[in-house]
Amino acid sequence: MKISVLPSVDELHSNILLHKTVVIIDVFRASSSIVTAFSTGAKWVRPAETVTAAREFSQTGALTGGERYGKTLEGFDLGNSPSEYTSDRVRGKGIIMTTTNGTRSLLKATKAEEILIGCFLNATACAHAIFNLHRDTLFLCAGTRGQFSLEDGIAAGKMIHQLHQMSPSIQYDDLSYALLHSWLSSKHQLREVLSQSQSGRRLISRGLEQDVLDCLQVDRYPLVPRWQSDRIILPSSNHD
Ligand SMILES: O=C(O)[C@H](CS(=O)(=O)O)OP(=O)(O)O
Repeated sequence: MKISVLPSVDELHSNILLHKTVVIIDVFRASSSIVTAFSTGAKWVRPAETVTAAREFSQTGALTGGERYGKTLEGFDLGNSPSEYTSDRVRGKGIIMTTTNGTRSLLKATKAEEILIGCFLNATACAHAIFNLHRDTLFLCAGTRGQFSLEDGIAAGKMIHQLHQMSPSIQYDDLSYALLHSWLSSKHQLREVLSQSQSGRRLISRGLEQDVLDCLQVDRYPLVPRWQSDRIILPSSNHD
């Protein structure tokens, strides 16, 4: 198995996706909100590229969630904070979601063999799912507005470290190796390190420090949402 990392979605060319498992990592905040939504019982999440498309899709009765450049969207049911995706709001419901970086990454990755949603909240479960798929794997760090985001890279580094422990013969590119070591050197002070990342600072300056803390809880949920047809679902193997 070969592991590689793409530092931001803008560097993605669809030919590198073929036959691979792709893990979409957008720690702040789309991946974390999606994983949280499934932990509280959402039925599916369908990504929409634009706000207009999200409004159109939602006419089927689904909830709408997301943001643009960190701001909530008029008329949407939910924003992009994990804490909004509570059981009383999302249980049993479908959600149409559009965000600045995360859902765009997802929609650009659909040629991959398998697409998983990963973040700190489900990192160990995600590493096991990757391992069990036995395919070359690309960690697609969504980044922020075309730039690499440290929190996405360190979450990838945690999963890469676990994969390395599961099978030392797995091959890595240099960025994977660098991120593995970033994880090892920051894992005991994740909050301090990642509240200083560009996106961490931006969220905190907008009064969203709780989102930063919520997104940095490691292994809170043992579940791995996956892409199927045109939406993200929770495969039955994740249910009790
Ligand atoms: O809502 C977020 O955290 C970001 C918005 S941005 O980075 O401020 O543009 O969106 P996401 O798609 O979750 O990275």
